[in-house]
Amino acid sequence: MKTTGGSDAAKRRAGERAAERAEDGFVVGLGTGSTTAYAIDALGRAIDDGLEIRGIPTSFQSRQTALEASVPLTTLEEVDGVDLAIDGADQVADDSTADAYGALIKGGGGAHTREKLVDAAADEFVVVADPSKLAPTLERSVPVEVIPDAYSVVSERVRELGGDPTLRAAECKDGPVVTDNGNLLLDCAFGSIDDPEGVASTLARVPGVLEHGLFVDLADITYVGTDDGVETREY
Ligand SMILES: O=C(CO)[C@H](O)[C@H](O)COP(=O)(O)O
Repeated sequence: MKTTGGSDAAKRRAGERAAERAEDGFVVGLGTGSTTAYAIDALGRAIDDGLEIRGIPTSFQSRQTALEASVPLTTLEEVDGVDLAIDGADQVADDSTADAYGALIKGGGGAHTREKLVDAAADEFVVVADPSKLAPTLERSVPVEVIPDAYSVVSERVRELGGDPTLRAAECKDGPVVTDNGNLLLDCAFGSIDDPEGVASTLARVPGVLEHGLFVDLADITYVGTDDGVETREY
């Protein structure tokens, strides 16, 4: 279930704006995806110009991007805290009058478990997005990482909860996508999610679920790159 379109210029603007929030000495969580990759590249250029930071990657892919950009890396266990996390999203709830304003669906790249760990640990979590990610109400399928033995049981539980689970299939191998953590992914369609907090806590209680892609009350800022600038949402 790789994520939606959106112009590269818009993604680049959002990523570069987020990278500007990094300061000397910061530990920076490095999210996953094409928009965050622009932020990691920008951090690499800032490091070339003298910025001193360390990054914590959230996936094999973001680690590769960071290595290519020469961003020094560390791990959660080696640091006292995370100052800033920059990460993309598959959908951002954008109705400022709703309780769910700023809630996210993530995991289109299958990395939401480590992303949530790092994003939640950060003093400031900045989302980078393009306008195609904004929606009044979250409605995309929610990625759910499950241990392999659990996929059929969790699928049944998701159906009981009114969802429609699909085991994510690999594109370049026979069989399912296997995550960086060795697990499987269920993309669970719930239709329009009016109460992301409720769905999130219900999914979190299902045995066999490692982590789901609803990020509620975690984001501090979203930078939305457009074709001629960057819009800011603060929560
Ligand atoms: O959640 C994610 C990966 O698990 C990504 O952040 C999300 O899929 C957005 O990716 P992109 O910036 O390529 O649209």
